[in-house]
Amino acid sequence: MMIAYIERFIHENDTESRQGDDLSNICQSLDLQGTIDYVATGIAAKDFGGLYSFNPLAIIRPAGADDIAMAVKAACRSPNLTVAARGNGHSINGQAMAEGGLVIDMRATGENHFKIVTMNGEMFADVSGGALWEDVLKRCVNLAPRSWTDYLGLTVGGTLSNAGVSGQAFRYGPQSSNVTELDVVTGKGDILTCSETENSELFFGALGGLGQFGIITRARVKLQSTPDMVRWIRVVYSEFEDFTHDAEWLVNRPDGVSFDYVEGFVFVNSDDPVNGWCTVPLDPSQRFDQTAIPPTAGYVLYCLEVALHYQNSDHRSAVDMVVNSLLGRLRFAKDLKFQVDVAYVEFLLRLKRVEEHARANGTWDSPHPWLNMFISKRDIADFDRMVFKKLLKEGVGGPMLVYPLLRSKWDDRTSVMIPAEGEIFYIVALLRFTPPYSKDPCVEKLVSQNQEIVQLCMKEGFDFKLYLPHYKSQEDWKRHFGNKWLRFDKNKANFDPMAILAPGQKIFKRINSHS
Ligand SMILES: Cc1cc2nc3c(=O)[nH]c(=O)nc-3n(C[C@H](O)[C@H](O)[C@H](O)COP(=O)(O)OP(=O)(O)OC[C@H]3O[C@@H](n4cnc5c(N)ncnc54)[C@H](O)[C@@H]3O)c2cc1C
Repeated sequence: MMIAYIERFIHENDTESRQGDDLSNICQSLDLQGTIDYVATGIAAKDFGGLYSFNPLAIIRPAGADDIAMAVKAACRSPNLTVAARGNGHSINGQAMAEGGLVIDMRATGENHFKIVTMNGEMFADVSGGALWEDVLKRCVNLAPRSWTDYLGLTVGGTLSNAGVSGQAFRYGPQSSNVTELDVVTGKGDILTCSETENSELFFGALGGLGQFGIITRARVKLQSTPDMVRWIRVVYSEFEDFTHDAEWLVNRPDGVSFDYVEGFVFVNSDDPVNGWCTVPLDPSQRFDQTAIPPTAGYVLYCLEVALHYQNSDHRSAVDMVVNSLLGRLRFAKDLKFQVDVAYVEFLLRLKRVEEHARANGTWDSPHPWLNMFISKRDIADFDRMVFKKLLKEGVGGPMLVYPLLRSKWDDRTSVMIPAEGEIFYIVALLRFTPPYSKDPCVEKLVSQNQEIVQLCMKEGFDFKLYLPHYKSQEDWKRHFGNKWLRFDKNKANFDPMAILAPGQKIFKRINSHS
């Protein structure tokens, strides 16, 4: 089967025939412990975004770093093969694809490496770059990473290559601030261990590095002991100013005197079943009392979502006291408060239920033109006025997250880009779910609405960065990285000089070695 496939390349003219010979030799020289699949490659031509589709030449399911290094070295010997690590394919814009190249299915390595490590009294887990965060949670019994994503069906290497953000990031920083050591296969096929003190350019480059400098095969993740339970609370605001005031007050309070999780979202002030009031209650028994909405409310309302960790042994009244003393300082609409007590693991896996529901109604598999941004505190009120209150006043068909983060918890030495100014910036995530089999050219409209929002931010001179960025020209990428571009470019020259890796990010063009 493999030979038959390769023979398809050996035809027509000399150039193609020579390339076909090259590919044939290269692929046959791979002596993998894992497997290579030239046939069922369709899965790697898809991602969660559903907006792009590029077929690879083959999918490699590696047994470990040696297989990955072998594949990268083979690509280096070829005239133009590229290599993309694929985590769980939860990118939006084809970032984990490699057209005509080799896709490394990192999930095949998900079980590798798992080990709890104690160093200087601190606990860490060594985990595979291909492990899902939900599997890391299951395996770290009584211990858990400190910083999460909202949804845990994402891989360790995939989120570390971006940042990894959720409601704990105000306290611990993104996931990229919560690892101390990585094993990486570079674009030259070298397998290197890196940390703050060893191969530090590679370590900081790879964190938020969009897969450009190497494939993360192992990460050492900081752990904490787990609480048993979580008090999970949502409160509603009619005024953006009150919402941001309270969210910022909470994220600025020291550890021990605030909630353990702070997020927020915008929703539509209507009975719309996808975007409106009913998206706020935490339990089917709770009802959103619309008569409690302040009369000054406009088209959209704001929900602050917080959570407090506690142990089963904690007295209920002590938990109530902490919660009430914090909530007592907030300015939310008094009768619009929802709360539930859930097990910590259930809280972390809360989006599993959303996934099940979306799979059942078909919106999980339909396109997701999502937009994620970081916007400086300086501009967030203007963004609210121009975007949430106007352009998006009818919602996006899914959550519109907005909550504050603290710059001091982000390590400027990593490749992650955040706004230029101030200690506080906001994450804004427009998580659009489109109806299945829609004949409406709705996806294009939503993509162009995203572009309109980005253009507006540029025109207004907002201090912002795209999170999970997607650009098509190197000029745009240079603008994105700003004064970090020179370092990014230098790292590329050092660690992936032929631009083999993560071609789907469209930052660097593969250097064609035979031309
Ligand atoms: C339902 C859903 C919920 C999400 N929730 C959050 C959230 O709460 N917070 C948040 O921060 N993000 C969130 N994301 C975004 C998520 O962080 C990105 O999609 C990220 O890319 C991880 O997905 P993945 O593991 O599937 O990686 P992929 O999409 O497969 O890969 C992403 C990029 O990283 C590269 N890559 C993959 N693995 C490696 C590796 N081991 N080493 C080096 N490079 C690698 C790929 O080549 C690609 O360029 C969410 C996405 C979805 C679809």
